[in-house]
Amino acid sequence: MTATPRTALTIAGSDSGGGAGIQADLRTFFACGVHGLTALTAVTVQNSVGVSGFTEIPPEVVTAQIDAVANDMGVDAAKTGMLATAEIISAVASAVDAADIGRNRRIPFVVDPVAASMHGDPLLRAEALEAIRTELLPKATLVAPNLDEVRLLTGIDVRNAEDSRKAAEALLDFGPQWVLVKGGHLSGDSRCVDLLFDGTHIVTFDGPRYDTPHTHGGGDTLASAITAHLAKGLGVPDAVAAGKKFIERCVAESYALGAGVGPVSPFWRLRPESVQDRSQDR
Ligand SMILES: Nc1ncnc2c1ncn2[C@@H]1O[C@H](COP(=O)(O)OP(=O)(O)OP(=O)(O)O)[C@@H](O)[C@H]1O
Ligand SMILES: Cc1ncc(COP(=O)(O)O)c(N)n1
Repeated sequence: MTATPRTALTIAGSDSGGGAGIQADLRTFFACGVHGLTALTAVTVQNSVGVSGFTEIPPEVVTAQIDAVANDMGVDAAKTGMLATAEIISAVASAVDAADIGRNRRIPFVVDPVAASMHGDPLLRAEALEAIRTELLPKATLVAPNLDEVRLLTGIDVRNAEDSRKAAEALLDFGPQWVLVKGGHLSGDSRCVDLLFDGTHIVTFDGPRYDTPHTHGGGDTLASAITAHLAKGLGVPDAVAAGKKFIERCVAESYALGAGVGPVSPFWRLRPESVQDRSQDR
């Protein structure tokens, strides 16, 4: 028997294409050396060109999954991804309270307020946005929206660093401890700058922008890497720094798969020779 690793729980939807959602979270947890636990919220029918539909899991089954792993295995950090409906969001809000997960509680809680896929297909029912604002954000140790989610949640259209700061302030009003405004969608910028703010401390994470169309699962991978590092005991700024380093490398080594957008890749954490290059099969 070897030492038991720390655990990280993802509460998210399945991506049949394997690049985003619960699949991205699990492979990131594995690459970061933590044991992944899952509470599935929805099953999407998805590939590299889009999401053609989804079925949500009954809220009481989402609750039961969280209770089952929290009561038996223990959770060292948790994150949310696709939550699909207001009913699931309410169930998650109650279940994380019961498991002592969340801001001002024992276990750190990262909220990735997923609203749509990168192809623009909805992953959250429109009426559920208010439940994210009022039921989930007050419980978040960290909320990590992209610029489209910032616009949906606050109405602020971020075009530069000053706007990011204003958006972070507006999001803090909903009650999370920290906000990470992700700059991946700031087109025209040669850098990818993410801004972290808790109302007092501002930290900017400034990295290169890689010229690739294949960034599917980037937001999930970043949030999972941050969650894994929180599970290992890092504080929020250090966990975000580690997550940013991790996602940069995953974007740099993303690959084409299917006719559309390929996934970011944590394969670099494995020995390169252990990953077979599929193009050599043909
Ligand atoms: N082309 C890129 N090169 C380097 N880093 C990137 C690139 N695109 C995004 N990132 C980084 O990836 C992370 C995710 O950012 P992004 O704003 O794209 O979130 P997202 O929209 O939730 O992700 P996605 O929709 O791709 O899953 C951020 O740390 C961002 O800076
Ligand atoms: C199940 C699920 N969860 C999250 C995303 C967002 O990822 P992306 O913005 O890269 O499409 C997704 N496409 N599918």
